[in-house]
Amino acid sequence: MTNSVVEVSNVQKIYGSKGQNQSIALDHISLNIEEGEFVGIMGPSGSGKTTLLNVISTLDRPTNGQIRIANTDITRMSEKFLADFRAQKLGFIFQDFNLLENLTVYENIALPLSLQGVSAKKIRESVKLGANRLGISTILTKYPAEISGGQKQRAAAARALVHDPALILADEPTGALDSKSAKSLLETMTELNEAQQVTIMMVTHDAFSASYCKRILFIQDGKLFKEIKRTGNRQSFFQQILDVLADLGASHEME
Ligand SMILES: Nc1ncnc2c1ncn2[C@@H]1O[C@H](COP(=O)(O)OP(=O)(O)OP(=O)(O)O)[C@@H](O)[C@H]1O
Repeated sequence: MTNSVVEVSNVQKIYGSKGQNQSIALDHISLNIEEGEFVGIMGPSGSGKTTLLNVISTLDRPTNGQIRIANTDITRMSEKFLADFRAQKLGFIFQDFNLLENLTVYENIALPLSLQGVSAKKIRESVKLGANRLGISTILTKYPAEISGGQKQRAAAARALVHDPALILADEPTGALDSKSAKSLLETMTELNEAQQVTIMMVTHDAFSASYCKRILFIQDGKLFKEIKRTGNRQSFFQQILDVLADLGASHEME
């Protein structure tokens, strides 16, 4: 049996007030992500990717429609409930790492658990486990300024995972990395997904990064344009992604 982690039903997001400069960022979009999936979100600039990520991550509210995350309808919850929900159920990996500079790598990874009042013993165990998973056990006492970009992103990934969230949301996680560190992070994300069934939704512009996903949703003008699933190897999926991006580009040029 499969379990939906994300259920987006007929969601609309309109920016601006009625009649004036209204912009429809999401146009009655529906999608599902099942437990254990690694899903990519792609689309041209302005197609609604960030808006979709923001409404799923509860940082913004849809204008209409319903969103369920981990079997909870988040659409009409209070801010207080959503803050707790985010802290417990979601893990975030951003392009710019978002590590706190005056905390060590250990303290950064521990943060989601410290905020939830988890015991020091449990925190130690979880941070150790997370650091091992991400291969950064030897840099736990260092500060972000003392480590490389790739190591920062691994620390951010360990922090995103430490509280065992239902869903990891990644926004251009490889955007600030050199190609070797990017590849290494993507391989680690794949391993977390395959070996530990971590559910991941990743927004990216980059076809190479997207080729690590198992399924990709392409968005255009706030609607689903196309969905593709990886059936063969990563190289052929990469080619398939480039083909859809070319179609998307062509349909834009016709406007
Ligand atoms: N705060 C806002 N106020 C008004 N319009 C907005 C706001 N945020 C986004 N939009 C508009 O909504 C649409 C979707 O924007 P969004 O940022 O979600 O696209 P995107 O696919 O993430 O783009 P990019 O790849 O450039 O980051 C765009 O037309 C954008 O101009």
